[in-house]
This record gives sequence, structure tokens and C-alpha cells, in this order.
Amino acid sequence: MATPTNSLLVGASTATALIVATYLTMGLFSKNQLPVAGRNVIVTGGSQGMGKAVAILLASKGASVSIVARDPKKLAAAGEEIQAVVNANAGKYPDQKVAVISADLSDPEQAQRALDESEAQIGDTEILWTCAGGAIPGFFKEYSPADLQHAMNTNYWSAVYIGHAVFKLMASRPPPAPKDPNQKVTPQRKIIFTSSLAAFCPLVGYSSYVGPKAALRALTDTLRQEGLLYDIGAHCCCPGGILSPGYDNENLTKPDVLKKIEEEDDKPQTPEDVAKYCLEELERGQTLPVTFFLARAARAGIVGPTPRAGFFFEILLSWAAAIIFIFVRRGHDGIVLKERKAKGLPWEQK
Ligand SMILES: NC(=O)C1=CN([C@@H]2O[C@H](COP(=O)(O)OP(=O)(O)OC[C@H]3O[C@@H](n4cnc5c(N)ncnc54)[C@H](OP(=O)(O)O)[C@@H]3O)[C@@H](O)[C@H]2O)C=CC1
Ligand SMILES: CCCCCCCCCCCCCCCC(=O)[C@@H](N)CO
Repeated sequence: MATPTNSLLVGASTATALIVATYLTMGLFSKNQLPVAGRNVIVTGGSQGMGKAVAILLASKGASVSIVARDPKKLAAAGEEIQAVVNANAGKYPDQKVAVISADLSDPEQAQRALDESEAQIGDTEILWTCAGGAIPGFFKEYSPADLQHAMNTNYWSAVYIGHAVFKLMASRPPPAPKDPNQKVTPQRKIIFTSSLAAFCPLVGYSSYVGPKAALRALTDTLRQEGLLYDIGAHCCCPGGILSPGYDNENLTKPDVLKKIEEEDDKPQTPEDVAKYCLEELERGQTLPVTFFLARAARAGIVGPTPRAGFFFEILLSWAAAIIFIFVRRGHDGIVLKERKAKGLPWEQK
């Protein structure tokens, strides 16, 4: 029988349990989960946009970096920018290296070669961060099967072939001892993919793109679990719009209806901000880093069994997301339906 004293006791002990749980998890995640000084990182898509910003950020923090992309000209220019950052660091991190590797990562042999070249030039891979990818927005009915395959190659296979090669290598040998004298324990090696906020929230026009991006997120969850066997971590960044060359390019084919939705709900960020916020979330141990507050709510709403740092607040956010998503989705559908009203159904157009 519930008496006032009983309910008070239950309430007080629940509150205490939640506070203790929050405190314990905060303790767990207060340590930097992704130190990079003195460590070797491969950044794919490192010649421009988010990938270049990630490479520069990690180099500024003392990492040796290999960037991989196809176009050797863009790579060379980005390589010089990264080298300048490394030169400025020389007093602090004298052993830092930079490598520039041209490969089409949607080809498994070139992915393996890129890894081999990186290992030869900067040493054993401790972190892989894949940023290569991109969207060619359009309507599903207009795509050819080759367009759909291209999206899969650019976004899924370009990340998975090199991720697979790196994972196999990491699982077969111990992590190198830390080179940074401030690093007392050997940090966990990491596979970090880049997906998109679009993988959490359906948007007309991204039909060729969200499949491979959602698949990367699912792969991350399973690699995180399998990675427990070898102490390898897996993460997947999910940024919103990024003001990159890729973004300018995708806007050339982006349907107006998708532009309208994005204008309303997504304020694109600079590659530097995206790199910085993703790294901050990775340092906190977040499995699916996002780059702004509303995206955090969206993540909380879809996250399922994926572990999240700061779980008590994330649970509150997931309740909020369950409600907010109803209105966000209705708003987006509303924009699409307005378009249909303006244009008429295709078979009714005069
Ligand atoms: N821009 C945006 O609004 C958003 C982007 N994203 C995702 O973030 C990541 C970075 O985006 P963004 O900064 O716009 O990137 P960009 O499109 O500006 O640059 C893409 C990079 O990937 C490289 N790349 C592309 N295909 C291949 C390939 N087959 N093999 C090797 N390298 C390749 C490109 O170089 P090269 O062409 O020379 O090979 C380039 O370095 C992408 O995965 C994207 O899907 C997520 C959310 C929003
Ligand atoms: C709980 C409620 C949360 C609401 C969140 C609403 C977010 C809607 C906008 C999503 C925008 C997606 C941008 C990704 C763009 C992208 O990946 C391409 N530009 C690829 O290059």
C-alpha cells in the first residue's frame, strides 16, 4: 500500500539513484577518450571540406596525418596547409609526419594500397577517420541504377573497404606505446566513420544518399561491439550541412523542395566548426557525434541500443525528441505537399 512516506521514500531513492548514475557516468567519460598527440591518423577525404579541417585540427594537436583522396592537385595543396601547421608545431611535437596519398577508395585494392602507403610513411595506424563521401541529390525516380550504385560506392564502400583493412590490421597486433610523454596509458585505437544527420531524419531528395549513410551508422554499432574483442573503438559522426566544396556542388542538383526544408531546419556550419564539435564529442566518448543541439535531440530520438555519453540527459532529450519529431516531420511533409499542390500530380499536369 502506498502511503505518503512510502512514495516519498521511493521518490527520494529514485532521485538519488539517478544522481549517482549520472555522477558515475560523468566520471567515466570525463577522461579524454580521443587523445591524438603523437598518434598516427588516416583521414580520408582529407583534401577539402570537413576532411581537410579534421586533418588540420588533428595535426595542430600533434598527430601525424595521412590524407587520402583521388585528385593529386587538391591533395598537394591540402598537404601543404597541413605541413605548415606541423612546422608551426615543430618545437612541441618534433616527430610529426604528413603523408599525401592518392587513391580511389571505392576500389578495395586501392584502399589496401592507401593503408600500406600510410603505414610506410607515418607508421602504424592508430586512428582512421573517414570523411570521403558526398551527395548528388535528386528525385528517386530520376536516378539510374548506376547513380544509386555510385552513391553506395562514394559513401559506403569508400569507408568500409579501408575500414575493414584497418580493422583487420589493428585486431592482429597490439597498439603502439604512446609517444606523447603526457600520455600515461595506451589509448584505444579508433575507427571513425562520417555519416550525416540526414541518416536520422528522412528528407526528400536524399534517396540515393541516406541508404549508405544509415548503413555506416549500423556498421558502427556492430563494429563497436566486435571491437570489444580487440579494444578497438568505433564511432560515426553525423553532422548537418557543411559549407564545403561538396556542398556547393550538391546544391547544383538539389531539388527546390529539399532546399526549402534545409533552409528552414538546418543552418550549415563551417568545416572547421564541424571538425571541432565532432572531436569534442569523440573526446567525451560519444559513439554518434553530432554538431549542434537540435541534432543531439534528433540523435536521442533514434539512438536505440547505441551507447551515449551523459545518458540521463540523453533520456530526457529522447522524450522531447519523440514529441518534437512529430512536428518536424509534419512540417517537412507540409513543404513537400505544397510542392505537389503547386505542380500537380505528374499525370494531371497540362
Ligand atoms: N557537405 C554537407 O553538407 C555534409 C556532408 N556530410 C558528409 O561529410 C563528409 C565530408 O563532406 P564535405 O566536407 O562536403 O566533403 P567534400 O565533398 O567537399 O569533399 C569530399 C572529399 O572526399 C574525397 N573523395 C570523394 N570520393 C572519393 C573516393 N572515391 N576515393 C577517395 N576520396 C574520395 C574528395 O576528394 P577527390 O574528389 O579528389 O577524391 C574530397 O577530399 C562526406 O562524407 C559527406 O557525405 C555530412 C553532412 C553534411
Ligand atoms: C528532435 C528534432 C530534431 C530535428 C532535427 C531536424 C533536422 C532536419 C534537417 C536535416 C538536415 C540534414 C542535413 C544533412 C545534409 C547532408 O548530409 C548533405 N548536405 C550531404 O552532403
